[in-house]
Amino acid sequence: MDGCLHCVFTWQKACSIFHTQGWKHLRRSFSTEKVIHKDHSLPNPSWSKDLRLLFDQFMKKCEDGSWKHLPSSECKVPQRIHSFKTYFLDSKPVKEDQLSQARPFTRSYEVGQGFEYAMFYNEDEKRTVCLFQGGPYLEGPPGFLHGGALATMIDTTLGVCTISCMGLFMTANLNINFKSPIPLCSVVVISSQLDKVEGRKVFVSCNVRSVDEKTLHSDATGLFIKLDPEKSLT
Ligand SMILES: CCCCCCCCCC(=O)SCCNC(=O)CCNC(=O)[C@H](O)C(C)(C)COP(=O)(O)OP(=O)(O)OC[C@H]1O[C@@H](n2cnc3c(N)ncnc32)[C@H](O)[C@@H]1OP(=O)(O)O
Repeated sequence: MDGCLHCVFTWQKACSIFHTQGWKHLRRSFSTEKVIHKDHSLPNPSWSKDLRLLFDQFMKKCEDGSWKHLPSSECKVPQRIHSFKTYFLDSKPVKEDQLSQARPFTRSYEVGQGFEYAMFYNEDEKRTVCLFQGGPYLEGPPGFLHGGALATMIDTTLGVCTISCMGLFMTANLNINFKSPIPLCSVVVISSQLDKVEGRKVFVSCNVRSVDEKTLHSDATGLFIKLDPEKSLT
């Protein structure tokens, strides 16, 4: 399990470093002994009572080891740098001044204004649950969450759901049914599962429900493809 999670966080961290500081810095960063990151997936003052309650319930489920809370960053030293080298080496350079402002999309807003969420993973059941509160900067229709913001969280949750398959993945297909709008600043539960693995293809699905589970806001399927070391991404 630790190895799987390790891979996911390594991927996330490597993407962030690569996009903000380039390949040379990525190589340097991963050769250093220890990196400390803030964990954005822990309760903060912007979290509603619903989000805190659900978070506490899932933390309780973690006590017997069946579920694991996924921190927003990883502090361990990655061992799999050779994989990223394979994928990133041929990437086209992007201007430094543009990259200096880059950051992971879902963690790019001020606390409480954008994506507030925590994720939990059940390895035996190959399930990932995301507790998500969409803040005021994510408005679509007046008073409701933007569909693209929900798509982002669905993509992220389904992406995390692929972690039981070792390797580096990218979303190839995302199919979302929007069934009921989500009131802005409310909390929803995104429940995802790994359905099938066929070679490099991982099929995942999820539903998005209100906290009381009475409202089905959305359901979705996703296809993630394991990256081929023989192919450049650019
Ligand atoms: C905490 C960390 C987790 C964070 C989660 C983050 C979630 C966010 C993830 C993203 O947003 S990723 C960014 C959005 N995605 C992309 O930009 C991907 C762009 N697409 C690509 O780079 C390539 O198309 C891709 C790497 C996905 C696949 O290219 P490949 O050349 O490696 O695959 P190939 O074309 O050989 O196809 C492999 C298989 O997949 C199938 N396939 C590929 N794309 C497909 C597609 N779109 N729909 C259906 N099938 C598809 C293809 O038919 C084939 O099936 P078979 O093996 O059965 O022949």
